[in-house]
Amino acid sequence: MRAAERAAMDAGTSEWELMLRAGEGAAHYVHRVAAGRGACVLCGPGNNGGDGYVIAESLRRRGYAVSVIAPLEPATDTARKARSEFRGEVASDGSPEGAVVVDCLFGYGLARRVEGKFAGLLEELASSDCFKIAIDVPSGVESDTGKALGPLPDYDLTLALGAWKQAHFLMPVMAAMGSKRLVPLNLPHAGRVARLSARPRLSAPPKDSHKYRRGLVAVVAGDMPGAPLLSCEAAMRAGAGYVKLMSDHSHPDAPAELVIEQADLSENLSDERISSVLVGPGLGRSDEARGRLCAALESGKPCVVDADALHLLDHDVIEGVDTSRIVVTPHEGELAALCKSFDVEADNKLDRARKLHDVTGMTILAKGPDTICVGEGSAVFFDAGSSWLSVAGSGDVLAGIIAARLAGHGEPVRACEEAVWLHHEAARLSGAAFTAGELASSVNRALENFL
Ligand SMILES: NC(=O)C1=CN([C@@H]2O[C@H](COP(=O)(O)OP(=O)(O)OC[C@H]3O[C@@H](n4cnc5c(N)ncnc54)[C@H](OP(=O)(O)O)[C@@H]3O)[C@@H](O)[C@H]2O)[C@@H](O)CC1
Ligand SMILES: Nc1ncnc2c1ncn2[C@@H]1O[C@H](COP(=O)(O)OP(=O)(O)O)[C@@H](O)[C@H]1O
Ligand SMILES: [K+]
Repeated sequence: MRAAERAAMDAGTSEWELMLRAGEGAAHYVHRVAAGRGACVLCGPGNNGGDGYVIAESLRRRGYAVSVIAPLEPATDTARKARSEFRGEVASDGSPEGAVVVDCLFGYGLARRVEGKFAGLLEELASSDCFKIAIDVPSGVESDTGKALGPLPDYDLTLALGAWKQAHFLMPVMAAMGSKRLVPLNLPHAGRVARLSARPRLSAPPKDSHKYRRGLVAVVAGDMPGAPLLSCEAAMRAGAGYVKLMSDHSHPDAPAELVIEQADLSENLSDERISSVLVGPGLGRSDEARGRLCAALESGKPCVVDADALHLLDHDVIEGVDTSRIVVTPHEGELAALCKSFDVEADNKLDRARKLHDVTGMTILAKGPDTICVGEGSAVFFDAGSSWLSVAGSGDVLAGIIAARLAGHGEPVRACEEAVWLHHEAARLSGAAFTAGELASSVNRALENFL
């Protein structure tokens, strides 16, 4: 963001002009929700506070009764200019009052814990029943990591300025932001470290398609039969032409269309027509399970590694394997286990996923309410999915969808993005308190909505 702003300024746009765009753009939203009711703006000492004075002046000109509370005087030239342009009263103390409160205490410049008067204001805001708007990011939050550095009220609306910051898609703050809107600043593109996943457009099989061209997914089963069956069901409904379960057990509950192959796993996986392999759900963690994981990886096919298999992965297991074809799908606990196995240390989810990708070359889909994908190219964030996805087996469904998408085109990051969207859409269609089986059986209806 700083680089983008610098590039805009090098190209002749002043910081003041950028602040005016930001403040006026945000004021437009504030006006729409305040609709003439009283507003209070909390201003910090930096340029986030500067935005606040611009918003306050814009509302004042529209005829609002605006109060401004600023515990400290502005500390930057541009914020001082914004302060001097505001024609209303500024108080250094007081409580946030009014139907709408606009929080401009800190933006991406927050560098340490919020304390004293600032923390007091955020606490008062948290307990107030006003409509709460955060400008750029909620003020008690580190904008690159989403880490809380101070009180975090539940906002009704967060207005990101110029571009999304990473915190907009990371827990815990993501859940406290209310609706999110982007105020455009028309900044020049200045490199990109992360992006928000765009809704994918999927297509029906071409006219001359056949089952193998749509993709043959091999799901490697282990000791527990239920989980891989969920993955198979999801893979069939996510567009794969053919799904085979590689298992040494009998599966009386398996659907008729699922082909089960027993005996030599390595030999079965050497079938050239197999276009992706999924290993992990229900695999177990025994030596035998480890052997099955190695067979899956040694097949050289694009591979999705999930669940139990994530506890078996280490440097030895991936030695000599083309890791650019592997997708791992850890939840928080599995991510911690992977980091331990690969000697990765980082104090937040995004950095853990990034470092794990750097060390191993694998594509990392770090799951949870704030799912992140790190693979080739920039990190990818997603809008939140239904919280009903927090049900046992939901990850098995996701893994099956990824395997199906991977079988279709072989691109790990693209497969993860498509799968997360399908998973979220299947959850939306399934309503409340669905089972993982119901989720899996909604995947084809979800797919239809992306055609
Ligand atoms: N640049 C641009 O072109 C544009 C930027 N824009 C806006 O600027 C925002 C970024 O502004 P910013 O960089 O001035 O930082 P900001 O978030 O206001 O805070 C820094 C100030 O807070 C202070 N401070 C920090 N932590 C503290 C603590 N715990 N407790 C107390 N104080 C603390 C810190 O003091 P210091 O650390 O220097 O002692 C400094 O004074 C951005 O989010 C967007 O809203 C838009 O207008 C578009 C154009
Ligand atoms: N609160 C939540 N909001 C949105 N998605 C969630 C939430 N909790 C879990 N999920 C999603 O549900 C899935 C759960 O996967 P996982 O933890 O592996 O479950 P399981 O091992 O039981 O299948 C993941 O895709 C995760 O992103
Ligand atoms: K803020």
